[in-house]
Amino acid sequence: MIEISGLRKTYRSKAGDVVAVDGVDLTVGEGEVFGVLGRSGAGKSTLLRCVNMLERPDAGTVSVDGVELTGLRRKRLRLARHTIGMIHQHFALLSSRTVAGNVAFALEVTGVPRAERRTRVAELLDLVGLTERAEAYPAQLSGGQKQRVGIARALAARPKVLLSDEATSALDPETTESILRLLLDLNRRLGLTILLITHEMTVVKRICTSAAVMRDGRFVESGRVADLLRQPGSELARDLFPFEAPESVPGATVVDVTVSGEDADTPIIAELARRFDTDVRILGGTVETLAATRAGRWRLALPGGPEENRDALEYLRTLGARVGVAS
Ligand SMILES: Nc1ncnc2c1ncn2[C@@H]1O[C@H](COP(=O)(O)OP(=O)(O)OP(=O)(O)O)[C@@H](O)[C@H]1O
Repeated sequence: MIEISGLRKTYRSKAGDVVAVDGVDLTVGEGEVFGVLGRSGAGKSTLLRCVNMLERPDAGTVSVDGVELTGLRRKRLRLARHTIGMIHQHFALLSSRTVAGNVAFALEVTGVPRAERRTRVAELLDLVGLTERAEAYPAQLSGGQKQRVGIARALAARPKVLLSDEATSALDPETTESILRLLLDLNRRLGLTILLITHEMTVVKRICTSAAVMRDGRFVESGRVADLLRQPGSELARDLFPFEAPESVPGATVVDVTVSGEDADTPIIAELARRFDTDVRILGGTVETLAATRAGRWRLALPGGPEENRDALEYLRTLGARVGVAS
């Protein structure tokens, strides 16, 4: 649904050039929820804004729903943008218009006739659970309700793709959860493809099927969340499952074990103790239900050195666990 290849964007200013996106390739399949994680300044917003050409890239190509956007002239681009909705961290609502008026505005600019607008606004408000607040003004709404208006407005032209620019960053955890639930519901009910940028791990855990970690304009990791979790040294695995645990134990081999999918339900630690008659100790760990999979990560201490534990470590690998010797 979204195909990005060799994308590059440099901002030029008197203070010097800033390479915000430095050669990004990205494929987001239809119906996928793809999250781009990264610290402030990593280039996430620029990347997202290049997808709907709010920023013109210097190099590379961007296709959405089979249409190559980089080469389009203004009029064709305006039409192509109807397949792409966008929501923002600070909602970007018109304060002088009611909730219904904000949603209607998106239909006005795309030339939808008045009578049709009214029905569509009602449909959209129902979709995001805001029917009761149709006549309220943005100042009378909570943050979560404002974001629901933003989502309804973004979906007005029935886009196939929704871009989300830190949509939950200004919300408290409970409201974040309800907005993420709504996005997941829209993804499933409408088959909406979602590309989101965030610095919040919760967002990735709750709704993303795939993710990328961005740093200095590049993707340093990218793929399906379940696969990334099994990648040795994955930053994403570490950040999704943070835990406090010693990195070494005298006289023991300390291993990090990550499992996902069906393997997450295998009683790995009990099996290990039984088969190898080892007094395995759990130093730390966590099990989580992610959007597309269940996954667990543990740090274990096996008595003896790595050589003595070779068979046990091999056994863990055959169980589908990603095994890394912590130190
Ligand atoms: N309009 C601009 N002019 C000049 N430099 C810019 C402009 N927009 C962004 N930058 C720079 O480009 C780099 C990437 O910024 P970008 O906003 O894309 O990152 P980000 O990961 O989205 O960060 P944040 O979460 O803080 O928005 C930063 O160094 C930023 O200062």
